[in-house]
Amino acid sequence: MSLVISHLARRFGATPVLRGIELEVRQGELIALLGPSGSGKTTLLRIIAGLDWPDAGGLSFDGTDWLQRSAAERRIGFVFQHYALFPHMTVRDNIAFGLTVLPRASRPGKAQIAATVDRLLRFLQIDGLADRYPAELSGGQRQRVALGRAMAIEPRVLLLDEPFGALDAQVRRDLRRWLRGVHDSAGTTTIFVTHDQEEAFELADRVVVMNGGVIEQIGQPDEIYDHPATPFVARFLGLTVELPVTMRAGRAEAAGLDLSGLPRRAIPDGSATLFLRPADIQPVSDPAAPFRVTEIASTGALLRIVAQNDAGCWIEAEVPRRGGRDLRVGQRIGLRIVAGQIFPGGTVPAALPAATSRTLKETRS
Ligand SMILES: Nc1ncnc2c1ncn2[C@@H]1O[C@H](COP(=O)(O)OP(=O)(O)OP(=O)(O)O)[C@@H](O)[C@H]1O
Repeated sequence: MSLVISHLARRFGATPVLRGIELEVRQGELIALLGPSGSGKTTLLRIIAGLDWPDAGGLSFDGTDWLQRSAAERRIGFVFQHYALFPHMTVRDNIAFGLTVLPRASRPGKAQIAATVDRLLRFLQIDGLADRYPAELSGGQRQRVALGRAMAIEPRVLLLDEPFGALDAQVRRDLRRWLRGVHDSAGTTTIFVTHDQEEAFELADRVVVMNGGVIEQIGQPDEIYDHPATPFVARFLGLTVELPVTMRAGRAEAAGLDLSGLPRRAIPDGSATLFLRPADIQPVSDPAAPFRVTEIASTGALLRIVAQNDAGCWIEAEVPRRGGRDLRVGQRIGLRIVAGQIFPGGTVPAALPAATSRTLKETRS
C-alpha cells in the first residue's frame, strides 16, 4: 500500500512551483520533505491532501487514482504549524470532532467514539489534559492534541506541515522523540514538512530534499548527509567551504592541501569543486606550508581556525578545542582534508588562484 506521485507539476500563474515530482512513499514510512522556503513543500502536501490540484501528473494510493477522489474520500490526517483547535471545545471533544462529522453510514456510535478518544488520549500521553480547553494548554500540548485529532479518523496517510515550527528548541526535541514513538507504534504512513535539517534527519526514515519545485535528492539521512548528490544539497547541509581542485585519474589535487585521504572519484580529469564542512579540515603544523593561522576563536566546544595563504585567500576550519590547543596565530599549517564531496566543474569564481580557497560566506558577499 504505497503512495505514488508521478511527474507531478503545479504552477501558480506563470510560476512553476512543482516541476516533475516523482516519489513513492511506502506503507509505514516516515518521510521528511526538507527544503528552503518557497521550494514547494507545502504545495506538494496540499495536493496529497486534496486541498489543491496539480496541472499535470499522477497521484495514487494503493492503486487508486487519488486525483479522482475528494479530500474526505482520501482519509488524510493533517496537522498544520498553527493548528486551530476549536477554542470552545475540550481536548476530548476536539479529538472526537473528526469522528462526529463522518457521514452517518460510517460514523461510529457515541460509546465507540468515546472509547476511541480515551484510547488515543492514553496513547498520546495526554489523558491528564482531556477536560481542558485549548487556552489552558502549552504550545507543545496543543500540537499533541492536534495530532490526536488528525489520528482519530485512522488516516491512511498523516501529513504534518512544520508541526513544531512555532515551539522552542527543547519542546521541539521532546516532541520529535514522542512523534517517532507514536509513528512506530501506530504504523501510520507519515509525511512531514520541515526546513529544519536536524528535525528531518533525526525523525525520518527517508529525507526528500526539495529546491525550486524539484527533488534534488531522496535518501536515508546518513546517505544524504555523507553523500549529497548535488551542489545545492551540499551547501544546504552545511558543506559551506568550496575549494577549486584539479582532478587527475580520479584524485583531487590542490597546492597546499593534503587531499590524499579522500577516496578516488569517477570524475573526469580537469577542474572540479570540492565541498566540505569546516570540521572536515584538519590543520597540521608544517613550517613549509603555504597557509598561516590568522585567527583562532572559540565557539565553546570547538575552535574556529582561520588561515590565509601568501596570495591573501583564506579558509576556515573547525577543530575540537583539545585538538587545536597547540595552534598559534602566525604559525604555518598544512591542511589535511578528511572528507568532502566533489562535483565536476568550477563553482568558485575563476578569478581565484587555483591553490586557494574561500568560504561561501565570502564568495557570496
Ligand atoms: N495560492 C498560491 N498562489 C500563488 N503562489 C503561491 C500559492 N501558494 C504558494 N505559492 C508560491 O509557490 C511557491 C512554493 O510555496 P510553498 O508554500 O509550497 O513552499 P514551501 O517550500 O512550503 O515554503 P515554506 O517553507 O516557506 O512554507 C512560493 O513561491 C509561493 O509563493
